[in-house]
Amino acid sequence: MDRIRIRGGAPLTGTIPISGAKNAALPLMIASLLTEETLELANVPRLADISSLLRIMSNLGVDHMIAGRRPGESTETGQTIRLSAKSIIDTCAPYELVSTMRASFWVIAPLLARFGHARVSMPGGCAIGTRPVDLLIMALAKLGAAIEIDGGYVVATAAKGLKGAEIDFPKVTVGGTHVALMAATLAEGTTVIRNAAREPEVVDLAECLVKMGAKVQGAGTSEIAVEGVSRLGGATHEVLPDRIETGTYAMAVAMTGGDIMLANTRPELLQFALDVLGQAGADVTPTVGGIRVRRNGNGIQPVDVTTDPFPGFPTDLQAQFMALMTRANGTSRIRETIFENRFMHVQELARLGARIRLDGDSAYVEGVPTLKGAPVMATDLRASVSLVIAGLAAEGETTINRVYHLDRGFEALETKLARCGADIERLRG
Ligand SMILES: CC(=O)N[C@H]1[C@@H](OP(=O)(O)OP(=O)(O)OC[C@H]2O[C@@H](n3ccc(=O)[nH]c3=O)[C@H](O)[C@@H]2O)O[C@H](CO)[C@@H](O)[C@@H]1O
Ligand SMILES: C=C(OP(=O)(O)O)C(=O)O
Repeated sequence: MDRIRIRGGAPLTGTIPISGAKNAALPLMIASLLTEETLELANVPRLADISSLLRIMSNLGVDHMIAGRRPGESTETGQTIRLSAKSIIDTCAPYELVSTMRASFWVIAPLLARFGHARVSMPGGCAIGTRPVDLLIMALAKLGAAIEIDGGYVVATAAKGLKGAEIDFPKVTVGGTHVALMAATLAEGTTVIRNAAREPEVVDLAECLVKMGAKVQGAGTSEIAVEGVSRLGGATHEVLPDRIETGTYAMAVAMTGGDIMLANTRPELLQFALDVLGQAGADVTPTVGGIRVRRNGNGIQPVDVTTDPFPGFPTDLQAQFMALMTRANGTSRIRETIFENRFMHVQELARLGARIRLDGDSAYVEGVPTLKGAPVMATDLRASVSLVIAGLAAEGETTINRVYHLDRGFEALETKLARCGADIERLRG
């Protein structure tokens, strides 16, 4: 199993190209199941989760073609994938494939909407809480699907097609919104989704669906209206920049000091988190086509944060921010309100000398003047990268085991950081 070795202490200086967003690319790829025409997606990141989803889609009968890299083209920028769901051979997504990642469950929506039937295993994904799918099932049932749970599978049927409905989510759910949105595009009549997720990835999906011929209004607000159409066509779409990757590298430079240009990204995708970084002492400046982040050497200030759905502070940046706060000049409180078990990084950060006390949904982080390198274990995607951030600032050597978690969501992580001066390498095997 691969490991990552970091020798901490070097500031980060240079440019980091931000990849396309994993959490946008996944639902966009799934949306290709809604049409028999070709969906071409550009800026798709090269990640384990993308390969896993391609396996699931191939199993359903989706043809895909990955456009070849042109000579001289960077290995860290995304790929273009053409997906054709013209010849679907199966509407079942099996346990062995779906259990590896959460988003794969969402294939249930386009399969049901287009073919009237889907049988999809309950999902997997990061172990950060119980993560039920009751709200996704509720949305499909509202649209007229009959739902049965059979041997760990959700079996959804709508022999006469889906019907537009009013879907009120009792809590904000990104996956629930993606599922309701995709299913509603082919339902008969109008669907209104209330308390919808406002995440940029939902907007990206809606924009692509509109290019495919869907009638969607209000994406990016908490009420989305969809007028169903009888068929959707092909489209070409570029995946939006990864705001979590952007925030992660911004926090890394706030931690190590230095001066970094984050290229191909946009501040409005993570304004809340950037404002918090500003309060912590980083100098964050929007530039043409990116964001410049510097730290002036005056130390890191403690800032209290609470995770919230967009536009609040993202739960997917909570672990990285906690790593930063381990070196702050004082104590900060970090409250996690989205997932009940998303503090797995705490015990690993403690190995590096961090002082963190857990109390219910909150972590109290008492900043220390130095962290010391140690062997640590990645437990989930964002927790793993928080250990990278801590390792970059720790004295001596940090080795991170179970790097496959990182490979799910960070494209060319060690290459991007090494090019900016970090002493980081992947140990294979
Ligand atoms: C692939 C992808 O895009 N994953 C993201 C997505 O996950 P995902 O779509 O799984 O997260 P949700 O927004 O659905 O989850 C939010 C909360 O709702 C709960 N819930 C959700 C569905 C449901 O049927 N019942 C229920 O109770 C969850 O347990 C959680 O407490 O949004 C999360 C919240 O921003 C991010 O951390 C994940 O990175
Ligand atoms: C939690 C995440 O992914 P997933 O929903 O696939 O587990 C994530 O991207 O941080």
